[in-house]
Amino acid sequence: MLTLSEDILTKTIRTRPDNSYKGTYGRIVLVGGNANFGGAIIMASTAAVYAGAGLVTTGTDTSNLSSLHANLPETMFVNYYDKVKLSQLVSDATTVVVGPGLGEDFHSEEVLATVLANTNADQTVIIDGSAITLLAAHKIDTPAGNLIYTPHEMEWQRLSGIKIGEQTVEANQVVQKQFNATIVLKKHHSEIYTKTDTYQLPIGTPAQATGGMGDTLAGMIGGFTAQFENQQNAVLAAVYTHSAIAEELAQSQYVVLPHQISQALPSFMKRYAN
Ligand SMILES: NC(=O)C1=CN([C@@H]2O[C@H](COP(=O)(O)OP(=O)(O)OC[C@H]3O[C@@H](n4cnc5c(N)ncnc54)[C@H](O)[C@@H]3O)[C@@H](O)[C@H]2O)[C@@H](O)CC1
Ligand SMILES: Nc1ncnc2c1ncn2[C@@H]1O[C@H](COP(=O)(O)OP(=O)(O)O)[C@@H](O)[C@H]1O
Ligand SMILES: [Mg+2]
Repeated sequence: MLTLSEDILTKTIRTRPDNSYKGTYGRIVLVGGNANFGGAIIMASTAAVYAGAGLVTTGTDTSNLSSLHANLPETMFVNYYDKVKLSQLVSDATTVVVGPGLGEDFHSEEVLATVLANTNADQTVIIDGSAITLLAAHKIDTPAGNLIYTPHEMEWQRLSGIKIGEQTVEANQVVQKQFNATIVLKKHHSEIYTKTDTYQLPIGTPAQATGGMGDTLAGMIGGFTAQFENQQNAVLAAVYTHSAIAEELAQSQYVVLPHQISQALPSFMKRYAN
């Protein structure tokens, strides 16, 4: 197993060309946030915007609209029950994030099926939170394309069938190959299973153990893959950045709040851009 290091940041984070515009940095759609878990998709969308994604749209329950825009006026909104609009948005996107706070009921399942049915092989699709739990429990076709699953250990148990105590690197690699996808297995010192290599994140702190921390990571992976060309490095750099910022904040804070990671992103990324 390789150890992920700070080098991945300078390898990935690029100085922006003068002659670029919002379209240069990806069109990302984030779908999730039912009436109970609106905060999850707001945190994911915030992370995508602050990571620098060019054009961001949030597909969520209409009850989340005013808090979404009060927190994040940069994002656009679609009612995720509007199948026609959601399908169009997803098929026009470069990058899709689905699952933060989506929930697990029949309506959540319908939204997930609509999203996955409209993705295509040219896109990067990040599958997080409830979307992973739903895929483990129901037969929903997964699309072609560059798929990135971001389970915590229990979500990985549900999806892979490997019990938490038995999630060895070897066992995880076997299932990763069957999925033909990237797996970001989140825990203390997360593991990233790409199509070619396995990495361990050597940093990270229990100050990150707070609800919404993974929703934020999903949005960051979306923001990084939307704008940086090498998709594998973009995932690795997002995972590293997430915990590197948390460690910096944890030097003077007992707990790090997910939205603080997002707020720190623009200045942190500027330090590594080249
Ligand atoms: N403010 C919000 O709206 C929030 C919404 N959330 C959403 O809530 C939905 C359910 O996600 P949850 O993860 O809370 O619930 P889950 O039921 O999917 O997972 C939690 C269960 O997994 C177990 N577990 C074992 N190892 C773990 C590990 N390494 N990390 C985390 N849990 C581990 C826990 O003990 C618990 O029983 C997701 O869609 C998520 O995005 C959460 O992110 C919390 C914040
Ligand atoms: N003790 C810890 N050390 C390092 N990282 C942690 C720790 N606890 C949680 N994290 C990180 O916080 C995130 C939690 O993700 P997740 O469980 O999906 O949260 P949520 O769904 O509430 O947003 C992961 O990136 C995980 O690696
Ligand atoms: Mg989560």
